[in-house]
Amino acid sequence: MTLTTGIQTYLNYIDGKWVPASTGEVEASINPANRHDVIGYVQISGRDDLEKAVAAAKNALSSWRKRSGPERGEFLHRMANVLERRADEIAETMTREMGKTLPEAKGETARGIALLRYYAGEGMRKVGDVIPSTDSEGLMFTTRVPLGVVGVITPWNFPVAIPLWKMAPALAYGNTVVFKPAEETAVTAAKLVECMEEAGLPAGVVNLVMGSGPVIGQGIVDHPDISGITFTGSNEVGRRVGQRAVARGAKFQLEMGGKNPVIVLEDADLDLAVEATVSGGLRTAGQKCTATSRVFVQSAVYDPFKEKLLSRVKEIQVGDGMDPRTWMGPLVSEEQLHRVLSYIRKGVEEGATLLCGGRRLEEENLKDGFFVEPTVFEDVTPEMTIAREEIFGPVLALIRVDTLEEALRLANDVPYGLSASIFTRDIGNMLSFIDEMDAGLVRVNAETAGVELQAPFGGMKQSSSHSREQGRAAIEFFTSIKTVFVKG
Ligand SMILES: NC(=O)C1=CN([C@@H]2O[C@H](COP(=O)(O)OP(=O)(O)OC[C@H]3O[C@@H](n4cnc5c(N)ncnc54)[C@H](O)[C@@H]3O)[C@@H](O)[C@H]2O)C=CC1
Ligand SMILES: O=C(O)CCC(=O)C(=O)O
Repeated sequence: MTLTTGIQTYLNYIDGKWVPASTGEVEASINPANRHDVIGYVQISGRDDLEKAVAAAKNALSSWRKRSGPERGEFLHRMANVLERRADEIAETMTREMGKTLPEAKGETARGIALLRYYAGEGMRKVGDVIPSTDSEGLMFTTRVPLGVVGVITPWNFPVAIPLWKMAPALAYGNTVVFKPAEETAVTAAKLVECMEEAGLPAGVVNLVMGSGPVIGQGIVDHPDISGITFTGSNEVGRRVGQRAVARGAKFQLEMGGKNPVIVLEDADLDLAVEATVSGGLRTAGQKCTATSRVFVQSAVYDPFKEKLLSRVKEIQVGDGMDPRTWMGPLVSEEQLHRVLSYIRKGVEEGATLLCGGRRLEEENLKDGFFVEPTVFEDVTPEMTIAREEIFGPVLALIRVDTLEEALRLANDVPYGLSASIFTRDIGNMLSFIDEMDAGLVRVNAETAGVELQAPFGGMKQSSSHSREQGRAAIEFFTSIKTVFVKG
């Protein structure tokens, strides 16, 4: 492609060096708020580049895993300090590259710093237990060892937090990493890796390979020297990653989609429920796996809830995420824009009533971006496509219910089970919801999105591979248990 001068080209980071892809090919990473704004050129790598990255990670493994936990933690502390120093610059890059608003990007960067500090501390926590042996002279205990080289495949919607909640524990527990970020956010990924380099991470411990899913992602999944693959993204790709990993006996962890419900009961604080539905469903333009998508409202409060919701949604200011007046930015790409618009069309065709939004925004200042109006449907029935499939856009479906039982039955009637919320003041209703809702994350009087890094995160049913990320749960994926018996 023709390169515009003055725009930086970002390279792969392999074995401690910034190197161009062996293919000689690059692509432009563009601003979804204005397609003419090129954030940087990024590498389209080939299998040769991946081979080099895996070899570097394999080579770095023995010395990295031999370091003590506190020593590895010290590197993570230093990375956190560098990221903190560069936080504004990296948040701005994130906003320009994937569209979320600057306050959201700053919040995510702060989350990244906290993740690094949390896992830095992990280096000092216990890794095993002493278990009584039947042999009175024997000592039996468990310890944990790293998996080896770990492949980290990430999406574009949380370009700092997701890579860090995978890489920080991978490193803390002694693994080395080959990191393949989403093509859409490769510049943000390169800046994250720059922070690791600046923090003095030894060569080969983290290797960045930019490129396509079918070439680099698939190459990671199939590589015999990669012992574990951690993936976040679509169900379609995730399922394939899991099947290929099983076929060669590699460990894998998948975090995929959601179709997350909110249940609003007649005793709910309606203002709180509206605010949480808007925030959970429409922030980051609905591009979160935890985003609210279906809203079940008890008949007695359906009309007042709907009116309050619509008046709040109509106030939303859509625009460039760098503009301080903007509440909701664009969708990440033209492909994602068309995908979301086609779901909206399907909703109308299948008989749902469009209450507001539904159009691409093409005013003078928005026409070069991928903006869609925040959209609310009603008369949505459980078999409609918009009630079943993950849209990954700013689209809410209102569904009227008579009872909590009906709401729970419908809320559970999808293949996903990531997060879910209820709004009620009744403890009995709360407890029924906590018990009966099939979701990895159940939240009472709080929005469906916004996970906390110190707690386990993951879904039920087709939302995940039934594993959990973050918090102490991460140790289960990134290490193997060894049971040791010693007799003098
Ligand atoms: N659960 C979540 O957090 C996310 C869900 N999605 C869902 O996926 C839809 C499509 O978004 P995409 O970015 O296309 O998701 P995707 O699943 O294609 O991409 C996620 C990551 O997987 C990589 N990848 C793609 N094909 C691969 C393969 N064959 N082997 C290994 N890695 C591969 C991609 O390059 C990217 O790094 C969205 O509309 C949304 O519904 C997307 C991003 C995040
Ligand atoms: O809601 C959050 O904070 C995290 C969402 C997430 O993990 C995702 O969208 O992939």
